[in-house]
Amino acid sequence: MNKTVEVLPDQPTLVARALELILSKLDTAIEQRGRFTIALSGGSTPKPLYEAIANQKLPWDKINVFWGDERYVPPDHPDSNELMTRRAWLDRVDIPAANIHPVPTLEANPELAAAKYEQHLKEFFNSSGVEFPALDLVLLGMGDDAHTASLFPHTEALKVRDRLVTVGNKDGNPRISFTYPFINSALSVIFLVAGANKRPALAQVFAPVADDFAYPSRLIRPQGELWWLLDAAAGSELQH
Ligand SMILES: O=C1O[C@H](COP(=O)(O)O)[C@@H](O)[C@H](O)[C@H]1O
Repeated sequence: MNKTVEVLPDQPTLVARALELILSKLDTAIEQRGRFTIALSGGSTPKPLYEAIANQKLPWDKINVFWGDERYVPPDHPDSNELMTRRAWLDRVDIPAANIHPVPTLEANPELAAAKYEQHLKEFFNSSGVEFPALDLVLLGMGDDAHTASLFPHTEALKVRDRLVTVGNKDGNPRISFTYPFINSALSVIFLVAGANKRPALAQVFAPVADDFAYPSRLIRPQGELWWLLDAAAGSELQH
């Protein structure tokens, strides 16, 4: 794992740096493999980044978009990560519908939805099932409890190591989430973290010793590159 931590002065600079990195990963992936696969995060932090991506002229037909986690709500629900992304980015560009891979959330139950998304990922990546497929880039956020994707502290989802996708648990509400081993198979992972409320969690995530189950973002140790992009409010006092 190759880890880089950058503390940027403010949120616009954070977004500009994330955009720069994503465009560079995109260029390399398309040059080397003819396509770019990215998994997105939800929450509030990435919205301006998605708006900035929408303003780029990109080879949209070579870009495939997945979600690292999703709330178990219909796709037109205000809490849907897919809805936020469509409004900020995907509805504003000429990306083929077949290149958008939303998490199914209208299944009979969340377990079925997780299994269906996993099957879709395996088929897309033509994966034998022995090795986990590698996305070019997984974009992650981190909550002030150190959760990432929908991998919440002290939940069963943190024990799942043999699946690509599982069911997360946010205060009793199901969510669909990539597992941490699947995230870790990515070529690059970028965390985007902003705001002073994230400071205590970040201190634990970066501590040399702490409980991974209490601070799930610690479990993210990808085979490829790991980038932590922090704004000053979140990261200025961080020891790294
Ligand atoms: O619940 C979620 O929160 C995290 C962090 O979100 P933020 O609002 O603090 O940026 C996000 O990474 C995750 O995708 C989302 O479902």
